Amino acid sequence: MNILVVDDNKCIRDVIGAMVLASEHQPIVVDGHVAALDKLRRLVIDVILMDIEMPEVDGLTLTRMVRKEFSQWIPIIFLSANDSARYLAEGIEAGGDDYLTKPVKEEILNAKILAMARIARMKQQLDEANKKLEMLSCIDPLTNVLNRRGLERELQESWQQNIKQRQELSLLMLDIDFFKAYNDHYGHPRGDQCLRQVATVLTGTLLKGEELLARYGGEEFVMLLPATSLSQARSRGRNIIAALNQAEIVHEFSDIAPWVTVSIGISSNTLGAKNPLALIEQADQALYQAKRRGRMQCVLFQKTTNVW
Ligand SMILES: Nc1nc2c(ncn2[C@@H]2O[C@H](COP(=O)(O)OP(=O)(O)OP(=O)(O)O)[C@@H](O)[C@H]2O)c(=O)[nH]1
Repeated sequence: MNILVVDDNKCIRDVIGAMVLASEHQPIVVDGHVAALDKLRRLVIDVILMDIEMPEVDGLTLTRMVRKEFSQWIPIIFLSANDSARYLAEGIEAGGDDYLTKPVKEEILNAKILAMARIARMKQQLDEANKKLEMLSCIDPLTNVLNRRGLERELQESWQQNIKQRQELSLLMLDIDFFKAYNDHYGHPRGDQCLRQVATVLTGTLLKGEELLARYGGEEFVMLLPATSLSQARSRGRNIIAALNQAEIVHEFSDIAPWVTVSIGISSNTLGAKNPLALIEQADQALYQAKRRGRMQCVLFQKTTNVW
């Protein structure tokens, strides 16, 4: 493990450094806050051994600085010649985790380092598990693309970014045509299989890394196209219709084609939507029009789209 030793006294740095080395860890010794923060920014540090009384910035202040700057928890053990209860309490209050009085015994130091590292490892595992759970909660288990929750999160981010970069953000809402008839005739399991196949075809039409597909609900998908103009989005919509025609996912009970087709509503942040949800709402209105006009087609949102 990499153990950062922060102490203004060279003699103590050398002694503690030697103890850390003897315990088969890697000591990284520094004499104050500037060097300590620099090492923390550049290296992976597993435990910090922190002197309290230091000129310029003391150990308590430096601990607060570390806790503020670094989101990942690194155990901090204070080393001080002062063993007063008030000092210990202040140290813990500042964000430290343990306290050792100097002179330090090698066995005790080693045991404390191991105990802290064990807690840090457990916390890291917990953080990773949480991250995984968070990711899973944004994925649709049937099709493996983002679910509605994941879409809303990504859309919020894309929306902000595209405004900042003054780029057009287009959104396609796609709905499988006559899917009730598909389910009714082929059964729900084949309906599920069809949703997976459609998701695969749609994913295959994504071009750039920041583009994404989500299953918005039921047989509805949303495709988010950052840095894509409305006319580009329309041609992407047409490509999707062509890709599904090519995939020929048999649907004998559709009124418009012998295979599965989609209708598409398209909106963009240039059409007056004030927020991400309005962008979805506009695409939904355009989708409604695409259905009304006969399905298997793309319709762009127009302010008059919903007036008839
Ligand atoms: N197999 C399966 N079916 C689903 C799922 N979610 C929704 N559906 C079905 O999707 C169908 C949607 O039907 P409708 O909303 O009437 O739409 P439609 O028949 O596609 O008609 P149009 O959209 O007007 O072309 C319903 O039969 C739902 O049961 C799912 O997860 N799996």
